[in-house]
Amino acid sequence: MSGDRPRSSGDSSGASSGGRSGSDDRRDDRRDERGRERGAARAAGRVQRSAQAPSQRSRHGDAARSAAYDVLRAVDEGDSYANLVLPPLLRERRIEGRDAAFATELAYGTLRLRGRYDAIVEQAAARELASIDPPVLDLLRLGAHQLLGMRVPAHAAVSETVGLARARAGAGASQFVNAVLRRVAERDLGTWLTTIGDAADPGDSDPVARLAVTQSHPAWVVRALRESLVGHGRGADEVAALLAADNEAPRVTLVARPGLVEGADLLAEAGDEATAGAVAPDAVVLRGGDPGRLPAVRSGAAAVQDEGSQLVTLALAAAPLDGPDERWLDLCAGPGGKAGLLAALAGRQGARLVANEVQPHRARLVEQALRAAPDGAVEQVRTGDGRTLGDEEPGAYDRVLVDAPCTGLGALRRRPESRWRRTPADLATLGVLQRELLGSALRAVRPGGVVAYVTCSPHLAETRLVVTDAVKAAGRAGLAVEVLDARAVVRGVAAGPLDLPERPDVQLWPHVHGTDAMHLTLLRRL
Ligand SMILES: C[S@@+](CC[C@H](N)C(=O)[O-])C[C@H]1O[C@@H](n2cnc3c(N)ncnc32)[C@H](O)[C@@H]1O
Repeated sequence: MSGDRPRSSGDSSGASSGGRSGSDDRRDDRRDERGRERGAARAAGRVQRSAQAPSQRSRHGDAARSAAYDVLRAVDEGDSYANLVLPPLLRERRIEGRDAAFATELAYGTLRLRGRYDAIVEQAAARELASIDPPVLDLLRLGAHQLLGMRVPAHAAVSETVGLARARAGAGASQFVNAVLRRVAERDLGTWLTTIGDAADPGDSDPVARLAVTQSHPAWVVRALRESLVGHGRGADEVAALLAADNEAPRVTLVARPGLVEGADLLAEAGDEATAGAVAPDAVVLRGGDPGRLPAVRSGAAAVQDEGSQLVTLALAAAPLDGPDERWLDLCAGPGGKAGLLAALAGRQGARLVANEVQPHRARLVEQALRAAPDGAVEQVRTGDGRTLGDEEPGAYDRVLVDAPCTGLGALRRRPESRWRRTPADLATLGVLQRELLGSALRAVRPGGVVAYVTCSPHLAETRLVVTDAVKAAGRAGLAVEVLDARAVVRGVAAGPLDLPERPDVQLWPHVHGTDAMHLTLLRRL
């Protein structure tokens, strides 16, 4: 295939067919104001026609693809978060139902699998990615995902993407997109995975390099996840299954906040296709649709929350405690998912919650999340730095949650672009903050009280190492701390049996438990 590069039929250099000078195409006077080729160019046969005539294309499909393309561009150019850009864009353009689902899978799936598709595009185009204009590269990624990651018929995937390319990037670019996507369509996914795996690991001796490209994760993340599996008592050979689970679109999961709505009532409200959660006792798993349509979600009696997040929150409320159990603290509460569940549990257990958050706008989201909390269950939503709270209110709480800011490496399936943004340098910055927050929590809890240290990352530098260091530092400051058996507590609150290695802390995994990779260590101040 190399040496036989797809080129625009009207451009012998190939550069304007998707190379960095391709933007010149947009000023081409053979095109109309929408960037489409005018009749003369078509008549002269300089245009490779797409498989479907424009009149046959689904306008809805076009709108969904257009929206997905705009999300990819916003992520690339504006450093935006796809899950913040897409929903308002769908609302603005009135893209609903199946078209909205198609746009969502296309945008998020393409972003998750970007590394895989880039390797395929590089092979199919027989040129370096750096030589392809970023907007054109995004079009190729979108086309590749339709061909290899969605059940879109090849002719529709190619012709619709070529149509989008023509409208958004010009005729030259659309011809290049057409040629490359036709190459992509020549092989099935399995064949492509072998091809790109062999290219990344020609000696068949570097499984990390192979997995990184075939399972679309940066190599440092593959290495870190493999180490985390081993460090948390599982096998290194599970890493492929974990990476594959990161590439799946997660189901939307709701929590029925205890005392506010019964799980069975929420399940009935959610309709025929919803099921009860397998891991958390009050979880309801939706098959699709907008959770905001449900009255319980609108009122705040229920909320969208991963089952792993539910489980670690339930575990903090259920951890054994001697003495008073009246004041609970959520040290890092924004945007308020766990605070919402904690407040409901506090109401049931006769305690009251203080929810702290450093960022004022996120503290307002916490207030919103607590709008349905039982009377008397919320003492205060406070805006402040959690690192100093332990000195401001020493020994003032019976239970404390530290849901620490982290890399989010355990929630990669939910944040489609984040794996490409995170760097190992983030670990150093976050590690300092995580140690300080946990240290503060250990000062804020009374002797005999319990602290839950939680992250949505399984990285050892954010989990075990932070806990070990914070416990040592507390000891040096004269605070004795013991590690509790979180496994027993989690098993006690879970909806069913849980596969957990014999360790005192709990690490959940998408490929094992179907949850985000949440970490929980329970600590008791002595
Ligand atoms: C992982 S999120 C918490 C998620 C939350 N528990 C939930 O379930 O919705 C971490 C939060 O910690 C906040 N944060 C960061 N630094 C903080 C600090 N020094 N003190 C308190 N909160 C902080 C962040 O703004 C972010 O809202």
